[in-house]
Amino acid sequence: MAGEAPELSAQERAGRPFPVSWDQFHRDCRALTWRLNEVGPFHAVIAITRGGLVPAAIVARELGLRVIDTVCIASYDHDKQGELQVLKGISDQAMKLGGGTGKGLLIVDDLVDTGKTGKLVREMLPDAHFATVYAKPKGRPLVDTFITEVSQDTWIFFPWDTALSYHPPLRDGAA
Ligand SMILES: O=P(O)(O)OC[C@H]1O[C@H](OP(=O)(O)OP(=O)(O)O)[C@H](O)[C@@H]1O
Ligand SMILES: O=c1[nH]c(=O)c2nc[nH]c2[nH]1
Ligand SMILES: [Mg+2]
Repeated sequence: MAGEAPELSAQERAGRPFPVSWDQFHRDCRALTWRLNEVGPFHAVIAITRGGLVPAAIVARELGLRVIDTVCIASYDHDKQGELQVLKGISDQAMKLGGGTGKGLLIVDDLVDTGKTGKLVREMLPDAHFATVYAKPKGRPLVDTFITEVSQDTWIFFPWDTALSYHPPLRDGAA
């Protein structure tokens, strides 16, 4: 409607950028694994795609786990959150490994923000252990293990979503 302010994306609302390099992400995933090693053993990893695929590979490698399943959920179109869509559920085989409730299964995602995605997967696997690399305060209560908490007004930029580019000097008005 004319005169109405344009809707801000989640990223615009967040405002504060938190860029993460591949090196930093790898280090944070390893740190997460140190913690998870105290909690396991786990039968299998359930990666929440797509962001959970990268940490799931690193965590599974470190924990010596070879069974990895996915739950495929779309929520953000780039940086706007819409209705959650479950595009693929957890396989029957993985469900069986978790005794139907997720006991002994490790759910992995890159982050929790509002917690909507995590809540949905927790409902599917109430007894699973839920780990993320990063957590914002709203989603944090849903997570069993995470490494770094960032404020709710932060937008995390992952290395697979970004590329190196020119940044103007501060004196030319760069933020
Ligand atoms: O706590 P929430 O507010 O639900 O947000 C967290 C979810 O959002 C992102 O996924 P996204 O839906 O962008 O899909 P992607 O993993 O395929 O990038 C991220 O990877 C988490 O899964
Ligand atoms: O790349 C991302 N960074 C974030 O901070 C975020 N929050 C939800 N979904 C997200 N995706
Ligand atoms: Mg995701």
